[in-house]
Amino acid sequence: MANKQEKKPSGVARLLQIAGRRKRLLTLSAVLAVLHALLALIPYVLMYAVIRNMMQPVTDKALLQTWIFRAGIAVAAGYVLLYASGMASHVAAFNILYELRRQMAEKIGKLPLGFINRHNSGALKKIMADDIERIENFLAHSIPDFIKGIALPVITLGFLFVTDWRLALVSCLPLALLAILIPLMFNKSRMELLTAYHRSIEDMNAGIVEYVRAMPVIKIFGQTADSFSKYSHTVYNFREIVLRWVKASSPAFGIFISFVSNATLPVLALGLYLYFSQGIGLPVLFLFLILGVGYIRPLFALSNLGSQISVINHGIRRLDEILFSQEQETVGDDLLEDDFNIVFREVSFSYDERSSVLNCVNFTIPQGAVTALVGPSGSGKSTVAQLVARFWDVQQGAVLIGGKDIRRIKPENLMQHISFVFQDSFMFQQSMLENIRMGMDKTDEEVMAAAKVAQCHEFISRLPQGYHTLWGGTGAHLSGGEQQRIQLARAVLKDAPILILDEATAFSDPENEYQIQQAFGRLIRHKTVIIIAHRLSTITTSDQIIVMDKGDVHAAGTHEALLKESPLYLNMWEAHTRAKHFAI
Ligand SMILES: Nc1ncnc2c1ncn2[C@@H]1O[C@H](COP(=O)(O)OP(=O)(O)OP(=O)(O)O)[C@@H](O)[C@H]1O
Repeated sequence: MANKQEKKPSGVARLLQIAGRRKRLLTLSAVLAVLHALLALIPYVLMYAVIRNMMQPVTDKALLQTWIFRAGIAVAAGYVLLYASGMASHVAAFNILYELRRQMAEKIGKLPLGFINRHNSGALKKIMADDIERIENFLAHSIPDFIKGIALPVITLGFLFVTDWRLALVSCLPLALLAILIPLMFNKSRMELLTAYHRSIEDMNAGIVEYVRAMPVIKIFGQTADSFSKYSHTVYNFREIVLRWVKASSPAFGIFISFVSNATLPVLALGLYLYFSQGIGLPVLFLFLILGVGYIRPLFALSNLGSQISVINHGIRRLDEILFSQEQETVGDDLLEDDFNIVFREVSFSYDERSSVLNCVNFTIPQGAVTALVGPSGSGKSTVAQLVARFWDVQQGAVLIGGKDIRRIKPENLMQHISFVFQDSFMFQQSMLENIRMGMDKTDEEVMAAAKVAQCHEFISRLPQGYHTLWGGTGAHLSGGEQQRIQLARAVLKDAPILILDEATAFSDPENEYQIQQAFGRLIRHKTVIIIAHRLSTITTSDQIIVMDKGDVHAAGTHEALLKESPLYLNMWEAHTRAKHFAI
């Protein structure tokens, strides 16, 4: 039925769904692990037969040799199967991991920026790196271990029951104890504690990352790790939760461990009794003293099954939050190739749908002209610029390019027509060449020509490997102004008809600013340009200046007209010129 809510699988069931066709490899790994368990028992069975044979009045030496040889073969084959099981689970796990990371990266690329804004980069990194890594650990190690942990005891106990059911029953005592203790150890409140434990690890990780990132500020203000409350609080919280967990689980765990350490005693007592009173053979007694206790060890692999599954459930839930998020529409029209007039029609916008950032603003950014956005900090300039590139969708009104609502334009087509030079320079750990090319289909010569226009050529040529020098890490480091010129070179290379420059001279000293202005002059020719600049002297020649204030358009016009008509602009201009003189 169409209206019937389909129940989505969660946790391990969802993990197996994600595994898709790799499920077969995982099944193979499980089957091999069971076969390994079977083979692991064979040497003991053969040794049991050898001892029985040796206790006969006449020993068959040839038969003994054959059994010992077979036991050796079983051990070797067991190791081969163990290796093959591990290989199958690892190949499956790493392929699933690769697929998941690929899907996640692709998905994040299709999500509106608002999504990234709600999740900080640390949290996204944790999901894409750490949570996925835990899935690898679970698939490649835990699943084969759990299967062995069940198969080995089951097969061993089966054999022991066939040999002597009375001793086998006594050998089952640790299992019976486990059956009583497990529900006690993993009841609802313990599971909640376990979830709190995992959450506290996440919080502590985030606290540590923030502490390390904030180190320069912490040092300047003479702070210590204790006074950095987010860090100290998360570490304290982690300690409290671990203590609660240890206090809650140690009695049951202690009982189990002390019983298991003495598990030989009941088997020995009954074995000796049966040996003297019922005449069971010594080989049977030896067999139970070894296997009747030895089967318990693999069971320990199951002891953290609960916590492993809770970790996986948590990770899968977070992955699915991303994988099932609403993507930006990819359908729509293409932009007209000859009309790049931008119109804000009664646009209202808020990042959090509570506090308004733009209040029903109307203005036009004419094609082929330079429009500067100015205004006090927080007045909404960068927001306007980002709305043009549809980093966000407006809540009311519309942003139109060439008369078309940009929500009706294919996002990739919109992006092809816009270059954006950001306040922050995003550099990649790649060569300078690739940092400028940004995957565009351009030749090295075209990249270098763009670098020359953007005034980058000179400083790149001075680097040890020129354009092939890697950025960051052990490679080259560039000043803020140089990085911004790299951004300009990208924009020159892209040659899009709409150009948005957000605080492009933010990092500039006079020399850098001069260089950037030179680059601008060439870059903005014949384009529809939006410039956001705090240094008003850089935009006085703009065709239009829009003065923003508290999310409204306060005034619009040329520099000269605004000096006469807009008291706010006049104030800003006077403050700017005063600051310039002060600087001198
Ligand atoms: N990603 C965001 N999420 C939530 N609020 C935001 C976001 N970006 C900006 N804001 C808020 O929106 C308002 C307008 O910010 P915007 O960056 O557009 O102003 P601006 O005029 O460019 O400021 P500045 O000159 O300081 O860069 C501010 O109150 C700011 O705190």
